[in-house]
Amino acid sequence: MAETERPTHPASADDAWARTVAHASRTTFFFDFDGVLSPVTKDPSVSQPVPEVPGVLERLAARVARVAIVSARPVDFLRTRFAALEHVDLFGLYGLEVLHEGKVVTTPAALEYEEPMAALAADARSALSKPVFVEYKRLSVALHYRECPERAAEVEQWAHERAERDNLKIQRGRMVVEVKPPVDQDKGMVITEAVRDTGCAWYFGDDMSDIKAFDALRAREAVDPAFFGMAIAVANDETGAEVSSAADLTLASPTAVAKFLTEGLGRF
Ligand SMILES: O=P(O)(O)OC[C@H]1O[C@H](O[C@H]2O[C@H](CO)[C@@H](O)[C@H](O)[C@H]2O)[C@H](O)[C@@H](O)[C@@H]1O
Repeated sequence: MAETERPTHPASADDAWARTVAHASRTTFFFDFDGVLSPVTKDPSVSQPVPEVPGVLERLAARVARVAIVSARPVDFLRTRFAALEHVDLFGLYGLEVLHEGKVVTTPAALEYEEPMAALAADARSALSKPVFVEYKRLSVALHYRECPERAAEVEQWAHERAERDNLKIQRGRMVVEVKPPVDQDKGMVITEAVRDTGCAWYFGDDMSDIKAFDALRAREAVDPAFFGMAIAVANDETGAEVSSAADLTLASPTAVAKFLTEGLGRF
């Protein structure tokens, strides 16, 4: 468990599940995608959820008020991975996109960045030779150095200079630096808004951007002691202890997440 003092918080996963089952109709489960539902791959375009995940999420959605994936990937990418899911909500690009009634709705303030981001991606491809991988995501660009970690400083420097020049934002992640629009939106803000009328929420994350989502659960608990938030980290050695130490519980891998949820479903 995290060392943060949380006197009202249950001490174990058993307690957390018991509380969740008791408040199922007011509970939301949130999941990050990469590293949480899907194992890390060298090529970001080939990552897939572990086979058990889609079924488990759909079964969970039948038991609780809401299940949602909150990712830095575009919604259109997530849809290709979860095409069969009917009851799982999708937030993409850190919440700049949300799937609503079958359509991708984009935060209006971000729309003007579509063209600048396409230009940025083209410039990055010219400036940063392979194996740096430039992932263009319509409203942001991720610069991956997983295949050449020794070039992290070069990639980071290019991203920071470009962000400064064009007044854009930077988000660091696992072997990646991302350039984003200067629009006030992150996973923490998604969770803050989404848990407003809930009694209980779980968030599963593995990366720096997920810590803001954990913080949103803590903040909600601070103003409403009846609210119960459970922050679950999925272990990796790339973020050091940063994500795990901010969580209530750490699971070993996306496969362990699927197993943990399957066991939890047996308690309803
Ligand atoms: O919020 P997420 O859904 O976790 O997205 C975070 C980033 O995930 C992807 O990159 C990460 O996963 C890749 C595939 O396993 C891996 O190759 C890469 O090193 C990781 O950083 C995605 O490609 C990025 O756009 C997301 O920002």
